[in-house]
Amino acid sequence: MTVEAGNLSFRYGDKPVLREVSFALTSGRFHALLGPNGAGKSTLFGLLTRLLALQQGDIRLAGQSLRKQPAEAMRKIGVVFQQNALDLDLTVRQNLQYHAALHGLSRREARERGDRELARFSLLERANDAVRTLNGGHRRRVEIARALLHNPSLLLLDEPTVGLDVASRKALNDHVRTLCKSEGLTVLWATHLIEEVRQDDRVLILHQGQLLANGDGHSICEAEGTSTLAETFHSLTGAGAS
Ligand SMILES: Nc1ncnc2c1ncn2[C@@H]1O[C@H](COP(=O)(O)OP(=O)(O)OP(=O)(O)O)[C@@H](O)[C@H]1O
Repeated sequence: MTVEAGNLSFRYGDKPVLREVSFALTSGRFHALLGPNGAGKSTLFGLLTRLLALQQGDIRLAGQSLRKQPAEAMRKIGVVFQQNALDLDLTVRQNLQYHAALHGLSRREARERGDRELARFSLLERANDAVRTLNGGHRRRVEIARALLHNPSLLLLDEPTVGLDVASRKALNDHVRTLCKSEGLTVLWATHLIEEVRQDDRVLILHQGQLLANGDGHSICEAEGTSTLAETFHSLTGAGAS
C-alpha cells in the first residue's frame, strides 16, 4: 500500500516536534525510519495511526486522505507500538481473539487466522500459554502476529525491539523483512539503532523533527559522500556511529 505524507508539522503546546515532513512509502517495501531519541518518530507514528490529530498537512493511505476517509484508510493498517500492548494474564490465543473481535472477525476466522500467524512465527505450541510466561522476543512476535490478523497492507512498528537482546532483535528484524517480501506488505520500522537498517533499505532519517534524508540507503550515502549508513547517520545527526 502506498503512503504519502505531505507537509506534516506538529507541536505539543508551543514546542514544535515535526517540521514540514513529507515522504512517500513504496508499496511492498521495507522502510526504516531512523532517528535518535526525541527525533519525533513516535509523534509521526501517532499521526499515522490517528492517536494524534493532524495539525498541519495530510497523510494519504492508498490514496485515501486521513482527513477525509479516516476509517477506510485505518482498516488497512497494522500497528506494533513501542510499549507492550498485550494482556499478560490472557493466553496468546485469547489476546489474538480479543483483537480479532475488535476488528469484527468471527470466532472461526479469528481462530484460523490467529493459528496461521502463530504458526508462521513458530509459536503455535505456545497458543494456550499465558503471555506472561513468554520471553520478550516471543511477546513481540505475538504483537506482530496480532497486528497482522486483519490482513493489513501496511505494518507500522515503533521501535519494536526495545528491551530485546541482540539475537532477538536481529531475529525479529529478519522476520519482518521476510514477511514484507512474502506478503507484499509495506513496512515502516522506526528505530534509533543503525544496525537494524540495511544499505539497500529505503531509509528516512529524522532529526529534531526534520526529515534530513529520504531514499534508498546507497543514494543517501552517495549524496552525503559517505560509504556506510552509520557514517551518514552520524554526520547528519551526530548520533549512531561507533
Ligand atoms: N505528550 C508530549 N508532550 C510534550 N512533549 C512531548 C510529548 N510527547 C513527546 N514529546 C516531545 O517531543 C519530542 C519528540 O518525541 P517523540 O517521542 O516523538 O520522539 P522519538 O523519536 O519517538 O523518540 P523516542 O525514541 O525517545 O521515543 C521529544 O522532545 C519529546 O520530549
